[in-house]
Amino acid sequence: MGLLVEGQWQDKWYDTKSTGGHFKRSESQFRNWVTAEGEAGPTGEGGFPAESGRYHLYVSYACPWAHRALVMRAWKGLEKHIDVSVVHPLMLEHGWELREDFPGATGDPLYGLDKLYQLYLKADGKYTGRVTVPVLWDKQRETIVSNESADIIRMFNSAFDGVGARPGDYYPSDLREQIEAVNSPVYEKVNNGVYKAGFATGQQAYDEAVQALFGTLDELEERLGKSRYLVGNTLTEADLRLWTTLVRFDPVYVTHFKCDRRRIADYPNLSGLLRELYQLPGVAGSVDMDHIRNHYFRSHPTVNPHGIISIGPEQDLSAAHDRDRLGEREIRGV
Ligand SMILES: N[C@@H](CCC(=O)N[C@@H](CS)C(=O)NCC(=O)O)C(=O)O
Repeated sequence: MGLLVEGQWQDKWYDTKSTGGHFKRSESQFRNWVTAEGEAGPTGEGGFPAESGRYHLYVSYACPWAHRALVMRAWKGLEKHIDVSVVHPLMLEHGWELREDFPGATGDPLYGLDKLYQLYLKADGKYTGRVTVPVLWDKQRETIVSNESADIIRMFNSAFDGVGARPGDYYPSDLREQIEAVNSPVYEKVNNGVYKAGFATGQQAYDEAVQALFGTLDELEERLGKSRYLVGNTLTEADLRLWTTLVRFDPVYVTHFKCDRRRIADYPNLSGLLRELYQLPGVAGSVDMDHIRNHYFRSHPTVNPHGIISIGPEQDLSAAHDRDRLGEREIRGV
């Protein structure tokens, strides 16, 4: 774990001293957008037109933010247009590494780099900041388009429609307000909430995070008892953004991050959504529990000093879900 300062790698753990024991995730810095014609997007610069084979995605199978991008890539049928490199599951003193010595880890077929920070330096030799996944890389301009998953899934959702993406709009304009309204607590209290609980270095910081987390899960459970998805019966990015945390919850967060008031298995509706999305085409193949469990249990020595991987729960994500009882699935534009 570390970061780049003016282009130099420094091995440092998250600073929670200056924030009273609270874990704060930093803002992503590369915020350009791939768009249909290369026009500028909501942030950053233009010049990144959608083209088959031009962009490359660096992910970790362990990381919930990278996982969003992988699933949206599958939903939109972008596998043949955007290739993927997968980092090694352990993130230690060199940060994410492009090693091949773990099943599923690909190394770096593009440049043969062995650390992800070297890719950041290729984009900006004086970069200061964290070296995170996912990274959307432009092979033509040899730079990072974006390292913000929330933006990357929106690019995948629509920018490639003219170059052969599968139909389906998971961020339809008339639902955006409702999607944002649910994304916000899901991000703060659930996706990031588990990290705030797990990386807290003070009792109060932990208590606040874990209470907000379970309060929000209780609300989401109730909401999913009334509608099939988070926004009515339409499958949207909001469901995907919640799902990448749900799939890691019982196997990791319950024990490793001390999120142990309830398991997802104790919530019938959240469990149903977890299984339903897992069973959608292309999704199960994006879930690599060995990467997930090895990453968390072995990459956080301050949380789990001996790196012992817990035995884990029995879980059958292929078991029937009962979400059909709430109405038919709607996907916009299909
Ligand atoms: N806002 C970013 C966050 C990505 C993120 O924090 N990824 C984690 C892995 S789950 C990471 O690479 N952390 C490395 C670090 O913080 O040094 C996004 O959603 O893309």
